[in-house]
Amino acid sequence: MEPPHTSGTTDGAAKPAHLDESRGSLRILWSYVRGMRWFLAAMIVLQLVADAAALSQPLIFRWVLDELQVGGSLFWPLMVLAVLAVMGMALTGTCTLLLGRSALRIVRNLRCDLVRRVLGGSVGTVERRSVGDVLSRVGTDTTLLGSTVGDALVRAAAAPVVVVATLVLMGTIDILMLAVVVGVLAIVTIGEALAGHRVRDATEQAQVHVAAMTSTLHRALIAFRTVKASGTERAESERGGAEVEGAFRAGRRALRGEALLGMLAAASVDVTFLAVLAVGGARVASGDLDVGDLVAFLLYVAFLRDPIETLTFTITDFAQGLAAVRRIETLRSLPAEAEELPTKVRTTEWATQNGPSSGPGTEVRFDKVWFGYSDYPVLRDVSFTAGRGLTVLVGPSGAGKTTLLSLVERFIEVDRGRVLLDAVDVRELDRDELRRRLAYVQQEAPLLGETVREAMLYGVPDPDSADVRGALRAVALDSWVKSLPSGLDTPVGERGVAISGGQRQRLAVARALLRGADVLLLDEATSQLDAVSERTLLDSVAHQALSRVVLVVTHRVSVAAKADQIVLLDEGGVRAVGKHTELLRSNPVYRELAAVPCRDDPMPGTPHG
Ligand SMILES: Nc1ncnc2c1ncn2[C@@H]1O[C@H](COP(=O)(O)OP(=O)(O)OP(=O)(O)O)[C@@H](O)[C@H]1O
Repeated sequence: MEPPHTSGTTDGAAKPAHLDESRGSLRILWSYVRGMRWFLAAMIVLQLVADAAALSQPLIFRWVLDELQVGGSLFWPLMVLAVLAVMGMALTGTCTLLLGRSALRIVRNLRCDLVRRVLGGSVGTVERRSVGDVLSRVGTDTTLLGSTVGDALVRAAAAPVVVVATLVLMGTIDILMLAVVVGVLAIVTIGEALAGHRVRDATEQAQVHVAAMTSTLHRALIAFRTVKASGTERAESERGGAEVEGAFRAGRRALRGEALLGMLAAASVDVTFLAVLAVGGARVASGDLDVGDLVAFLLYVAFLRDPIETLTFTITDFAQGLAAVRRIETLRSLPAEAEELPTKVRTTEWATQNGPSSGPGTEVRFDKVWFGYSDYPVLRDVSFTAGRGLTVLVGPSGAGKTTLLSLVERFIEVDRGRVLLDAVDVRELDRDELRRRLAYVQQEAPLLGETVREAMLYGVPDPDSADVRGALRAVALDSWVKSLPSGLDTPVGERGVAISGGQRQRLAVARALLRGADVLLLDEATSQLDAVSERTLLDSVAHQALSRVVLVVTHRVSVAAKADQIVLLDEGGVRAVGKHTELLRSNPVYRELAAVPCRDDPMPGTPHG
């Protein structure tokens, strides 16, 4: 199943919004099941055959009554009844199994598609979404959708046909009684339509509250220590609790509506039964109708209960399913990274103007770069070149350092100017190829993997064991790994060894080294180490990566002492480029940054040898 992208409604503006919304959702739902329409049609036919078998029962009862009245044999009527019962059972079981499997398949395909789309989105778009909300859409909403597209869909499609067929059969027995039935059903249907609308709204609201509760809890769990240390457990619980309460209230409203629907569904049959009995009884008494016909008619009335209840209660299933469709679709319509950030530049003018590069990994160049998030300008006319060796980016918080690294990775793209890797605009390069040439360690250095080895080799193709040992030595984790119960294969996380922030960052840097990339981008990747360890580690990285560009963002100016080049960013612009001692002498902002050391900075503001 590969449902095409559908983005809601395009109908006229004069219609009520919820109608347009429902139609849009139905269209999307149809796009999910279109691939299996023939299968669904076959299932509806099977369901109708099962219903027809049940529908024929009143006729057989009338046959039984006729036979009893004339003293005939009941063998054949009973045989036919038994065959119909077995057939109904087999058909129902088969439909449930096949439909359940197809619903599971739809949910599986949809989840795979959602995961692919979320992970295939751009950093800017995906990181803007709440993680908890995304998870609830991929998990809960797809499950809700699954319960709509299987059995419920087929039963709901078959039910109106069954109702109409039953009414037609009733009409063949007596038109007057049929008029009574239609009258009662029409009144009840209006009531059900009103109550159904209430159920739909409340059900959708409950889903929204559950998603918000998931988001709140997820955020609190990510910042669990901060929550504990700030003593805000109660506030967070209340925030989540407010959503739980909202879901509860909406659930209660939906339940009241459902109860009303249930009552109406039951009453519709019972009231019809009474009315038919009254009218039919009078007609039997006047000799216009025989008893067998009245009994058959009453059995049809009783038979109506099932399709009417099906139609009534699938309203709730559908309300949930359609609300889920809308929530799922907003994820499915996330633009792919390549759509959002297409290759815009098709020239190699820089290369032609400036001559060929002197080999891979020689330089990253920012050429008159301008960038802003929405309308908010962050980088203004930034130009500098990071050649082989260690370039350190320093500057006050919010100066745009992380933004610069994001531009190299093409998480975002320049508004004006260019970022060039070895004289080629990064927008010209194939994105996968570009990222293969880069190694990036983000600020939080999260670990992905079940064991130390997996975490360290995440995204590293074909690691060589000598290189692994070298990288471990470079980040000074070799003796730690030896001390672990199963060395590199020691599990990490919940059931394994606990890893400190510094060890996590060291592992992340080792991973970056092992990627064999031309350019290393470290975004405060060593901030959790003490200043001496941080400097030692960066020296070691720079040594390991002699022939590569190492671009490091740090707040600790003392770390920059040995850098080949320091770039000072302030308010989105390059304020100075030079070596540590030069900048200390010539730049007051740099001096100021150097004079406000981190707590454990050993030599604030002084050049290091
Ligand atoms: N995704 C985003 N959407 C909107 N604004 C953003 C986004 N990311 C960063 N910014 C803004 O851009 C500016 C530069 O952010 P950036 O993270 O590049 O600064 P920085 O120099 O790395 O800061 P720090 O040293 O504090 O990490 C900041 O004002 C920040 O609020």
